[in-house]
Amino acid sequence: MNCVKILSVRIIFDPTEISRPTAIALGNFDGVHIGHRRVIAPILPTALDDRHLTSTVVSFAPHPQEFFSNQPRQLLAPFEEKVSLLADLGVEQLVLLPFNAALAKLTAAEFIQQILIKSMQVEMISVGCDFRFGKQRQGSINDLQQIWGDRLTVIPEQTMNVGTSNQAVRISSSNIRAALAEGNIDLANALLGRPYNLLGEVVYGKQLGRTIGFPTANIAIPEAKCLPRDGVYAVQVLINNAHPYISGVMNIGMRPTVNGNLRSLEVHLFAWQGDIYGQRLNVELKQFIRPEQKFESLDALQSQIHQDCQSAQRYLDTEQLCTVPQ
Ligand SMILES: Cc1cc2nc3c(=O)[nH]c(=O)nc-3n(C[C@H](O)[C@H](O)[C@H](O)COP(=O)(O)O)c2cc1C
Ligand SMILES: Nc1ncnc2c1ncn2[C@@H]1O[C@H](COP(=O)(O)OP(=O)(O)O)[C@@H](O)[C@H]1O
Repeated sequence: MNCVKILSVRIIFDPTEISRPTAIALGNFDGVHIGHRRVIAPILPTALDDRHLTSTVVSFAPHPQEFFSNQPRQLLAPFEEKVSLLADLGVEQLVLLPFNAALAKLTAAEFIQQILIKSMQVEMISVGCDFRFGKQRQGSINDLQQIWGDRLTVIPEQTMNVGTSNQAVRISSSNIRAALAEGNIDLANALLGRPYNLLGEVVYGKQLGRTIGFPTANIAIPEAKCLPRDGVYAVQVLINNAHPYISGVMNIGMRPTVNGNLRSLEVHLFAWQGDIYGQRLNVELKQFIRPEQKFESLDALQSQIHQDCQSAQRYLDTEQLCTVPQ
């Protein structure tokens, strides 16, 4: 059988395995941000009157941009994370249409007939208002409207008012990537509707951290994961997804002080001791504290890390005070 099951989402690579008829949301949904969740909401089991429809997200793999440019894309949620986010929403099936030369050549009418009607028996569709499909992106919402009529939901462009100027910002994966690249974690988290997180296993580092009083868990994360700006962050961490959260401070960068030559991502946990090599950490980003620097000595680095811990702790304490229910 050419399908696997992670959590409760069936992941389909072979269109003959699709559970149908379907209610589908079409798109790549990188990061499953607030805008994506609005597109997916109308096809979730809780929103469907017709219980015979399988709640399905349809994406292309590889992403069409990746296929045409032959360049790997940096992702807000690499595959495993995306599946888990979709499962949390209640999506029952993820169909990954193999994007290749043959699929790229399908006209909009052929895509509708062969993929949506024949392969997937689509009864209901939800898309964002800028959705295009078929050869040279010629297919538009109108083509879908003609067939599905009021069984098509089109979600208008979603924006959010942010910052002191209350400026409207488009909720989009590219704006989240740009915010991360600037270290603007407030904006990235607001657009995502949850804290941006880095998930990975704890691996061995140079074992220097313990000698300066700040052991740091070095985390290996998927190559495709979109990283925020290099520097120091206040974070909240789960070990193997077990609560409660542990506060900490993270450095991401090249570690010029110790002549590092590979980008590393490491977390020092406050008021915590133990061996977590090989465990899985979920690191939620809360605030950018400062850029990475080259220090003259390990002593200078150590005293700066001490200050970083204080800044991070202050930020996390204030945030907690602000989120305690009244
Ligand atoms: C809060 C924090 C801030 C850091 N800032 C810097 C920095 O500005 N420059 C730098 O070269 N390394 C920085 N580091 C990385 C240290 O060089 C690194 O933790 C130390 O070399 C131990 O590495 P190890 O885990 O491989 O033993 C920082 C680490 C932490 C935890
Ligand atoms: N408070 C802490 N924060 C992070 N890691 C800790 C802490 N206390 C103990 N450790 C353990 O120490 C290791 C980090 O020590 P360190 O000397 O920096 O070694 P490495 O260079 O291998 O990361 C972590 O992987 C973890 O197993």
